[in-house]
Amino acid sequence: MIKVENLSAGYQQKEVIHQVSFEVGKGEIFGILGPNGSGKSTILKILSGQFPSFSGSVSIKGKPLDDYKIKELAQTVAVLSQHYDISFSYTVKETVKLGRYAYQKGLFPTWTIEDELAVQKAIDMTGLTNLENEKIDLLSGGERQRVFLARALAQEPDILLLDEPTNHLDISHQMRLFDSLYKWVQEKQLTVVAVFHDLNMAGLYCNRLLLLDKGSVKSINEPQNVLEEESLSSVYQTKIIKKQHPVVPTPLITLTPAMEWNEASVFPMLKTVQTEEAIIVEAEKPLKTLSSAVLNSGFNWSKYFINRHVDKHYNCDDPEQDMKMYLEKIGYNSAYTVGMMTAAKLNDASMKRVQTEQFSLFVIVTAGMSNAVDVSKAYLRTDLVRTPGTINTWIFIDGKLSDAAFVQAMMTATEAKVKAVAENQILDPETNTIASGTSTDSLLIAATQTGSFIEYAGTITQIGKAIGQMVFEATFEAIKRYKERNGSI
Ligand SMILES: Nc1ncnc2c1ncn2[C@@H]1O[C@H](COP(=O)(O)OP(=O)(O)OP(=O)(O)O)[C@@H](O)[C@H]1O
Repeated sequence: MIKVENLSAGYQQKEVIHQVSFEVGKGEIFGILGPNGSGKSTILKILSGQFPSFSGSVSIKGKPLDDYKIKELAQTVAVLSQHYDISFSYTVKETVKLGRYAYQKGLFPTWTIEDELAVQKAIDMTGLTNLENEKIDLLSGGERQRVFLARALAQEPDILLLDEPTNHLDISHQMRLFDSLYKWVQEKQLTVVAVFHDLNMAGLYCNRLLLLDKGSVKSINEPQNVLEEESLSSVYQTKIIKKQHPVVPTPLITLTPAMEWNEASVFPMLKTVQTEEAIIVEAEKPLKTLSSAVLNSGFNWSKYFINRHVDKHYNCDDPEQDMKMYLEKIGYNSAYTVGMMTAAKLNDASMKRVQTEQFSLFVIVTAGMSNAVDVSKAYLRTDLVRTPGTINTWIFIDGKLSDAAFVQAMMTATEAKVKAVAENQILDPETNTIASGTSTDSLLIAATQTGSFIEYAGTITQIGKAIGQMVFEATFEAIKRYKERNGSI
């Protein structure tokens, strides 16, 4: 649809675009990224025919851009800029109708049924039906930007060029604008070339991205390839960290402030309070957590850790909400709290500490074994309702863990737990075989993210050995106490 070859361009003899080449296919959303002054808008101005190049070529639908007549180009390419001056008080519909200019013929243009249908369709798709008779100078910035999008779409172009179209919009209007556009692209095979400052919006909506560095192509590829930590950090001259979006398969780009983070070792940072109702650990500063807790599971930053004792008959439709209400009652900020529940007696908890030159480790385990399960035979169970019993394991680490180390720490801890259950000769009451845990076990890894970098936490790494030993000993001890209390020893 668009072919750009060896394009160079600039202002007053100063070249700002150097030998740029790319192609955009029909129905593609193509994003252009780059820091301020890298030449994004200049490329868009060239594509829309508003600005000449020094050398190279641009062709649209196989025809050189220079061969297009003004009206023909207006029927093919529409432009949506960041903002428009509004000097007349047009209504929404009147403004959208201006998009049909390229289709008007002769001195006394007529309004055809095609024109009307194109305008109505653009108004519908951009969600402006209720506003079509409003004056546009009375609309909010976001609504107005949708009107200009509708005007561009009413033009029924093959190609839409967008120069930071969501610049002044709040997040909901940004999403709505791109959602409407996305629908249009799907339905009409529209081709979109858009300039973005927001790398995440670009990642969410574009099929491919072009990253510009001082007027030259740094990379052209799919978002997962272009939104790379190293090239973005070098082009934008700032520390950029790439994660993955939690819901859709696109990258998520995050920034890190230059300030130094906390430095303390894990022990002085933690205050532990134990009552019959809850074990609470308070950290001075948020710790990075990975857990299967009732509240704030997955990765999180948390300052408070609560293992709440509930009655063995506890039954609640929404334990997460119930946990939030409980935290509010006892005065903890639920956004910063990892919350677990157990019917086990908290007095039976086992706590272990270890300190090495590289890291310090603090482990707490509570264990109730009334619902022990042999994972390898669980498929044989009929799963009768039982009293809740669970093993909750918390591991606090003073160290800077990679994501892989978080996951490996969970694996290492789980293996140690299974071994402790087995060595205690705990039986799955249904299959009568040695159990591996209970059906509702929960695990937390919490790290200060300061001090030594810990890349791996598998079973024979330094940290893995410590986790294995501490979790085994703590789980063994907690189960032993449970057995003593229940008279099985
Ligand atoms: N009218 C002009 N006259 C002279 N130089 C210009 C003109 N417009 C842009 N430039 C220069 O061309 C270079 C590229 O500008 P351009 O606007 O294309 O960058 P951009 O990537 O869109 O920047 P931004 O992110 O700030 O919008 C910059 O160095 C800019 O100063």
